[in-house]
Amino acid sequence: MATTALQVSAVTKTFPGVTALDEVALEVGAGEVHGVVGENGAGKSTLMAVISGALVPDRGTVEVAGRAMDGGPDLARALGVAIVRQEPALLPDLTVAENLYLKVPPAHRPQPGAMSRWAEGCLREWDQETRIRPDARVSQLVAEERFIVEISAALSSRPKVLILDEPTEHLGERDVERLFGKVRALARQGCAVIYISHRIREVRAVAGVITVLRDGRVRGTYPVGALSESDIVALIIGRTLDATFPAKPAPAALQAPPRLELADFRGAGFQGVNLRVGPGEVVGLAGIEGNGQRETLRALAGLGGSRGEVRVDGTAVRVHRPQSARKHGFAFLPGDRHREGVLGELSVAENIVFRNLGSASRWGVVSARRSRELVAATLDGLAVKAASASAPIASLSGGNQQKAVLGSILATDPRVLLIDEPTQGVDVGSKVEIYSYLRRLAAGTGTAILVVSSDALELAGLCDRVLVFSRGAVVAEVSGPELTEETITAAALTASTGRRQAARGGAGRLLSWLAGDSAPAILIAAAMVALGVYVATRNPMYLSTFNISSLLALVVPLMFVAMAQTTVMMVGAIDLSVGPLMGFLVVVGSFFLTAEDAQGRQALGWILIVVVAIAVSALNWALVDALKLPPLVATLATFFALQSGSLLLRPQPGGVIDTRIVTGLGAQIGVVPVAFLVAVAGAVALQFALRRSWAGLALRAVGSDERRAGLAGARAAAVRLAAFAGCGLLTAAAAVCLIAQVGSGDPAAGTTYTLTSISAAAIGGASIFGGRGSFLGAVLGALLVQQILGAIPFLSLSTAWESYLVGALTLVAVATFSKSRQMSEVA
Ligand SMILES: Nc1ncnc2c1ncn2[C@@H]1O[C@H](COP(=O)(O)OP(=O)(O)OP(=O)(O)O)[C@@H](O)[C@H]1O
Repeated sequence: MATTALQVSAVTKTFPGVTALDEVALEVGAGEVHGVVGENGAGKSTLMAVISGALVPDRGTVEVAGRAMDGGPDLARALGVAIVRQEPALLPDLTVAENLYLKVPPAHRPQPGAMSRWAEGCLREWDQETRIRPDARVSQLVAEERFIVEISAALSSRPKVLILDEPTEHLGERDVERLFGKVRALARQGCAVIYISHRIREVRAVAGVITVLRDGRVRGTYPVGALSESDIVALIIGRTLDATFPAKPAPAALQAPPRLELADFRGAGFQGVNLRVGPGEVVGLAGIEGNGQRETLRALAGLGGSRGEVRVDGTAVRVHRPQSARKHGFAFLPGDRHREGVLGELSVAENIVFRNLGSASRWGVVSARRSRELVAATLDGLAVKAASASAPIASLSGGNQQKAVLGSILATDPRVLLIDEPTQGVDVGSKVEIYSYLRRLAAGTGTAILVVSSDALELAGLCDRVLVFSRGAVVAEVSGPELTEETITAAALTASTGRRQAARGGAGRLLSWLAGDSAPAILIAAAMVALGVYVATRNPMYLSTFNISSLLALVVPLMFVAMAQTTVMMVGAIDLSVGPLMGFLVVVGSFFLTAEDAQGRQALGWILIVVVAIAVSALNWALVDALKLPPLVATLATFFALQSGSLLLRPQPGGVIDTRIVTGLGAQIGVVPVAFLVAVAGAVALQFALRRSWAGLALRAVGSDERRAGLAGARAAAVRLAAFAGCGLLTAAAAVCLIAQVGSGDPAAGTTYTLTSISAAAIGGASIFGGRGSFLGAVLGALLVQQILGAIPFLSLSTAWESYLVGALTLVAVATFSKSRQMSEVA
């Protein structure tokens, strides 16, 4: 054997109620492709998590190139371990380029400025004609593209040990071939590859050795050449299988009036689909990925708009929304299990009951007995392996999650069943059970079944007929003896010259632009010009030098505090205490910055302002990170504490600030206040750091998905501490500018800034869910808010309009950006 690249010795890992790995040993040589196979829940992904440092074993050791792996994911990455997970660990709010950058080890990262070109190179190394853009946001990618990004990241890491955990479940045939080519090339260069898949043919094609896991234990390691496909199946499930696919009914049995009819059915990505599916018939929709088959299925499920005629049992129905599709008897199993299938926070039982509220309820109330029976029947029906029905569904192995979701959908007793990738991640034994279950359902209840699958063998074995799509239209129909894997693949390949770009109309492009990072700034600028022109036509004094100069001076504290708020919003928090902190700092300053105070005392005042701001931020962080309080609650407590503190120190405004300080801070160049220029320069610098530095990336990564950011090397608690500290410092800057404006220790000076800072940050594009934001957007948002406040007197409106207009604008901004993001993600 070649030199050992990876040595796993006696590894044991338990979860509550489950021994996932039991004394597992595995040795992989440099240059070896080692298949790991086993039933769902056998422990494969857990073993890979241990090898890649994401999980610490209870006992046992892992050595990479002779070095003990005891330092978590960072050490694993540094030792050359790269992993492609069952669900790519990408950060949805970051771009493809930023994700690739974060995922490769620091030694292989380019200069941040060259990130986009480097990422383009990585993607082109995978496919010269790739359509994945480095600047696309990951949340806008379909599952197949997310896998390609994850695989490209692993390949670009120049790994010494490469782990591929079911990498091909979402890949088309060409990409599978491409992957195999890369794996073989890497192995030739001495990389050890672990390949996990339930597609035994693939494992046989690419691996030289296989290890079989069952119930967390190694059942044996064998040279692949010595085993046939059925030998491997027998080793995995502990018995032989007579047949993979159930018998199909004779065509005569399918002559009944159609259950589902489509006439000129069309929508984004498909057109002119005419189809009749009889009761109990199973029809496959095939084609190279992106040719309209999946879009047709999803449109029938009410996802994405559609037109044309849809009839169920002869009655015309509309399926414009998921709810209406469900009402007419359609049930849909989504292909993207992680995003659309499992409700990850809920238990296995809740996932099942939620989809079947009707049958689990009595008189509108969920019945415990009915729920129990429903859950038991669903789990038994597909032999789902779970520690208990009340376990979170996310703790199940991938294949068991798939079976639980499929079971919950089958329990809805549908008239038309729409299934996207019925057996993704499911082991060989369970596949056979699912196929026969579907056939029994079709024969027993007459359910019409439409199936999309990237596995042509599955379509050929399971379906009565298969329609082949190309460029959004049905170009061939295969049935009877002609229905084989080869004919489906040949029909798809000869009809399509390539994959179709998912059709995006004008509305799709607009949504995608609105969801991008530049939209807020451009929309705000447009709104400011429009408002300026409108007010100026009503009152020419609005454009006077004096007015412009005072607007620019007044807005500076809001600009700084909006940037402060953006910093914490980026990590998924909101800081309610910024306003009272500004007021408190003004009060503190008023004891040290008066004309009577000596210079030394004034210097102490400035230092105190910074120290207090940092101390308050550290307190907020400790409440959030150490005491695990939600940020809103933690900062609300600080809000009241600071406000009381200000009132205790200065029950009445007092302490007149030294005029030299007021004049110094109010200095102008022409009509423009110097403080304004400093704020703009600060925003530009911070924006640059946000986009071009590791710190900026880490900030957005932690806000986007803390766990995945951790896998990429970011320490969430430290990043949040930095965010709160940054927020404190920027709030201190805002307070300093405010001191110059109010000129005395007014305890109520800052209170209004809490809400206006949130408005300005949100208008500037910061997401209340974290992961996104822009410092330039925040200062522009602040300018727009201040412009509105300043315009009210010129329009002779009452001050109540301040609240109406800023409130409405915030609502419109948040709704536009979040809705467009949501919709462009689904598109
Ligand atoms: N975080 C967790 N909490 C509780 N149980 C877990 C957790 N992760 C895994 N398990 C359990 O450990 C066992 C092994 O799971 P694992 O995901 O390793 O299986 P697998 O072989 O990868 O299966 P599949 O082929 O379905 O992906 C399963 O019973 C699973 O429910």
